Amino acid sequence: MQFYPIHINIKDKACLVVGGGKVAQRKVNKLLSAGAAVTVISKELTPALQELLGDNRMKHINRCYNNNDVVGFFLVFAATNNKTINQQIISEAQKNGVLANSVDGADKGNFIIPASCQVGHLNVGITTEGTSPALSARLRKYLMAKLTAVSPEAIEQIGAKRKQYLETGNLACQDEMNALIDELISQIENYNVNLNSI
Ligand SMILES: C[C@@]1(CC(=O)O)C2=NC(=C\c3[nH]c(c(CCC(=O)O)c3CC(=O)O)Cc3[nH]c(c(CC(=O)O)c3CCC(=O)O)/C=C3\N/C(=C\2)[C@@H](CCC(=O)O)[C@]3(C)CC(=O)O)/[C@H]1CCC(=O)O
Ligand SMILES: NC(=O)c1ccc[n+]([C@@H]2O[C@H](COP(=O)([O-])OP(=O)(O)OC[C@H]3O[C@@H](n4cnc5c(N)ncnc54)[C@H](O)[C@@H]3O)[C@@H](O)[C@H]2O)c1
Repeated sequence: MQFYPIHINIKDKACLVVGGGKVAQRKVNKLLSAGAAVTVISKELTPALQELLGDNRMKHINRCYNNNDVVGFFLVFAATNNKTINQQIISEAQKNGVLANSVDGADKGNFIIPASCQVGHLNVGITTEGTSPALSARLRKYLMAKLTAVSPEAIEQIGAKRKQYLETGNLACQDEMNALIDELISQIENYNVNLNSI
């Protein structure tokens, strides 16, 4: 299967996570950091999810999944430890035109979550299209370590030069931008990562 990579704006979008375990918690954290309005359906919540609830960071429906709970959501995550329920969530989402992810494998839902690492506005997503999530996670740790060579300000600076170039059409600005990109790449290349630390 081939997947189309996108980085999607989910600010204030209603997103549903069904399940309250370790994997659901990972999905919720990423959704909240992208500004989504998150609802969790589960009788149980991990301590970290309970803490988010206490801080009013998400909505909690304290019961098992009910038929057609997916309706009205922008994105849905089937993240229970019950494969039959996860499958039901995916097929109801599909019937209702809602995009859904299943923690049970890349072939089950419409989209998968990449491992991701971020420095400022540089956001790198890694997927193995479901073949080896462990490889994605290790590569993410490796890239994150490599990217400690880069500062958010350096990314901002490159963006500012691009803006200057687009606004003025001044080719010197484009050259300066490319020089900053070269410098950033060589910093990453020269930064040694101890493989035992990842
Ligand atoms: C990248 C990351 C993003 C995230 O979830 O945020 C992610 N899995 C992560 C971690 C992780 N996953 C697993 C372990 C424990 C064991 C191990 O180490 O192998 C760990 C490590 C841990 O939990 O610590 C096992 C596992 N994962 C899936 C299955 C079901 C199956 O495939 O059958 C099973 C077997 C279940 C079992 O048998 O227990 C399925 C999926 N996992 C995906 C993403 C999607 C494909 C990504 C890709 O294409 O590479 C996909 C298809 C669906 C999805 O979830 O979208 C995140 C890295 C976080 C980071 O960056 O550190
Ligand atoms: N995609 C991934 O990255 C990944 C990684 C590891 C494991 N997994 C798979 O994900 C599944 C979940 O893992 P976990 O560690 O979070 O499990 P877990 O046992 O910690 O949590 C499961 C959660 O699902 C909830 N739940 C069960 N039935 C429900 C229902 N009918 N309605 C609502 N909530 C319900 C439980 O209350 C619990 O909160 C596992 O079965 C595992 O195979 C996926």
